[in-house]
Amino acid sequence: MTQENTLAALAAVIESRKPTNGGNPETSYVARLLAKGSDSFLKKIGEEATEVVMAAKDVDYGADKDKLVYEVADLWFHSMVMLAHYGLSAQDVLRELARREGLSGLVEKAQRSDS
Ligand SMILES: N=c1c2ncn([C@@H]3O[C@H](COP(=O)(O)OP(=O)(O)OP(=O)(O)O)[C@@H](O)[C@H]3O)c2ncn1[C@@H]1O[C@H](COP(=O)(O)O)[C@@H](O)[C@H]1O
Repeated sequence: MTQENTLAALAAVIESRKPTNGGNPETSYVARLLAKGSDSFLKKIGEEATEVVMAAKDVDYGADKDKLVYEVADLWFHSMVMLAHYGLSAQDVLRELARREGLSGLVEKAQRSDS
C-alpha cells in the first residue's frame, strides 16, 4: 500500500465510524470521539500538537527521532478525525498542498492583499 493509500484507507475507516454510518462508541475510539463532538478531538489536537513540539525539542537535545514520528502520527490521525467531522478529508489538504507547489512562501506572502 502506498502512503497516499494509507491516508485514503484511514479516511474511509474514519468515515465508517460516523454516528450516521453506524459507528459504535462502545467498540470504536474514532466513533467515541465523533459521538462526543468537536470539543473532544479539538482538545486532543491541541494536546498532540504540544507533544509534537516537546518531542522535536527532545530531538534537538539528542533524543531518538522515533518519538517525534509517533507524536506526528497522533497529530495527523486526530486531524483526520476533525476533517471528517467537517466533511473534509486528507485529500482536500493534499490538493491544497499541490496547489501551492512551486510557490515560494515568501512570494505568496508578498502577494497577499492585506500584507
Ligand atoms: N491511527 C489511529 C490512532 N492513532 C492514535 N490513536 C488513539 O488515539 C489515542 C491517543 O491518545 P493519547 O496518546 O493521548 O493516549 P491516551 O492518554 O490513552 O488517550 P485519552 O484517554 O486521553 O484519549 C489513543 O487511544 C490511541 O490508541 C488511534 N486510534 C485509531 N487509529 C486508526 O483508526 C482506526 C479505527 O480505530 P477505532 O475507531 O478505534 O476502531 C484504527 O484501525 C487505526 O487505523
